[in-house]
Amino acid sequence: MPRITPLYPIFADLAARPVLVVGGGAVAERKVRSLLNAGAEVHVGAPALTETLARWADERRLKHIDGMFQAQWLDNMWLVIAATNHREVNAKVKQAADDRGLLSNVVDDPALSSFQVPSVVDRAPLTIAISSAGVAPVLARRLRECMEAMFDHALADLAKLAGHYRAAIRHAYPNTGARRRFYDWLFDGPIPILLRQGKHLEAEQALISNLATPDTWPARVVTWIDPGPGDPGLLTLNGLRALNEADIVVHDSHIEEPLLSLARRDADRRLISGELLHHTEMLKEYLLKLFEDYQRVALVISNSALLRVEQRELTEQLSHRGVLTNIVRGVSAQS
Ligand SMILES: C[C@@]1(CC(=O)O)C2=NC(=C\c3[nH]c(c(CCC(=O)O)c3CC(=O)O)Cc3[nH]c(c(CC(=O)O)c3CCC(=O)O)/C=C3\N/C(=C\2)[C@@H](CCC(=O)O)[C@]3(C)CC(=O)O)/[C@H]1CCC(=O)O
Ligand SMILES: NC(=O)c1ccc[n+]([C@@H]2O[C@H](COP(=O)([O-])OP(=O)(O)OC[C@H]3O[C@@H](n4cnc5c(N)ncnc54)[C@H](O)[C@@H]3O)[C@@H](O)[C@H]2O)c1
Repeated sequence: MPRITPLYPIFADLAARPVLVVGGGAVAERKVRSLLNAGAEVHVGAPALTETLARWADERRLKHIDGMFQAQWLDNMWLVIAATNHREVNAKVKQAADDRGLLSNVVDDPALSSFQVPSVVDRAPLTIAISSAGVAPVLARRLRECMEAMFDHALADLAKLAGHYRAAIRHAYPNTGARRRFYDWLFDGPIPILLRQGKHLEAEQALISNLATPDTWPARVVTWIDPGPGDPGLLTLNGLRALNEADIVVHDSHIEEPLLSLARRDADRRLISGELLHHTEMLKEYLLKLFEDYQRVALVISNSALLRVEQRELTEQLSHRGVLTNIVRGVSAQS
C-alpha cells in the first residue's frame, strides 16, 4: 500500500473572514453549517440551494451567488470549498484557488484538497477533530460517534470554568508543581461531577473556595514505585499516575528510558548510586535534601539493584520529618 503523508492539523480563526462554498447540495450544507458556527462570512455560489441553505440566504446568514461557477467568485476570499457534484467543476475551483494562493477543500477528491474537513466533537471551547486523511471518512465519523458518548457536554462547562479562572489560578498557585496539582484536582475531583449534575453554581463555589485556601495537598510525598521487570507496558495505573505526578524521578541504573519517559516532560531525573540503596539512613538524608527543591518524588528502584533498605523503617523516619511515603505496586503482572 502506498504511504499516505499525514495531514498537519490546524485550528483556523474564521471569524468574519470571507469563505466561498461552490455548490449548494447536502455536502455544501454540512460545510456551511460548521463555517457559520465558526463565525465565517459565508458565500455560497450555486444555481440551486437546499431548503436549509435557501433559508439561511433569506435570513442573510449567508450570501447566495446565483449561477454556474466563475473563477472571479474567488476574488477576495480567504478559503474555498468546492462542493458541486461535478468533478470537472470542482477541479476548476481548485485551479482558481491555486492561481490565487488560497487553500481549498475539494469534497470529491482528497488528493486535490489542500485542506480537508475533519469529523468534529464540538464541546466548545474544546474541539476534538478527527481525520483519516481522506482515506476513510466514515471511520472518522464512527470514531466521532464513540467520542460523543465518551465526552459529555459538561466538558464544555469545565473548559469554560478553567478558562474563566485561569488568571486567578495562576495567581493563587504561582508555583508550577502546585498549580499542576490544582489542575489535577480541578479535572479529576468533584467539579466535573457537579457540572455533570447541572450544579454550576456549586462547582464554581468549590473552585473559588479551593483558590482561597491554596495548596492543601500534602506538601512532601515520596512515591515508591516497584517497576517489576521494567516493562512500561506492565505498569499499573497507580504507577503511571505516580510517575506522572512526580516533580523528580529518582532511579537506579537498571531503569531504562521507555519507563522513565512516562514521567512528565518537565520532571527532573536523578540516577541514584548503588551505595545509597544499601543504607536506609543515607537514603533518608538524600531524600530529605531533595525536598528542599521538590515536593513530589518518585522512587523507581529495580529489584536487581539488590535493595537492602528497610522500606518500613525509612517510611517511619521520613514521616517524623513530615514526609508522606506512598508505596505503589508498579506492575500489573509478571510476564
Ligand atoms: C468528516 C466529514 C466532515 C464533513 O464533511 O463535514 C467528511 N466526510 C463526512 C461524511 C461523509 N463522507 C462520505 C459520506 C457518504 C458515505 C456513503 O453514504 O457512502 C459521508 C456521510 C456520512 O458518513 O454521514 C463519503 C465521501 N467523503 C469524501 C468523498 C470523496 C472521496 O473520498 O473521493 C466521499 C465519497 C466517496 C465515498 O463514499 O467513500 C471526501 C471527504 N470527506 C471528508 C470529510 C474529507 C476527508 C476527511 C477524513 O477522511 O478525515 C474529504 C476528503 C473531503 C472533505 O469533505 O473535506 C463528514 C463526517 C461528519 C461527521 O462527523 O458526521
Ligand atoms: N466530502 C464529503 O463528505 C462527501 C460526502 C458524500 C459525497 N461527497 C461528494 O460530494 C459531491 C456533492 O454531494 P452533494 O450530495 O452535495 O450533491 P448534490 O447533487 O446534492 O449538490 C450538488 C450541488 O452543486 C451545484 N452545482 C452543480 N454544478 C455547479 C456549477 N457548475 N457551479 C456551481 N454549483 C454547481 C448544484 O446546483 C447543487 O447545489 C458528490 O458528488 C460526492 O462526490 C462528498
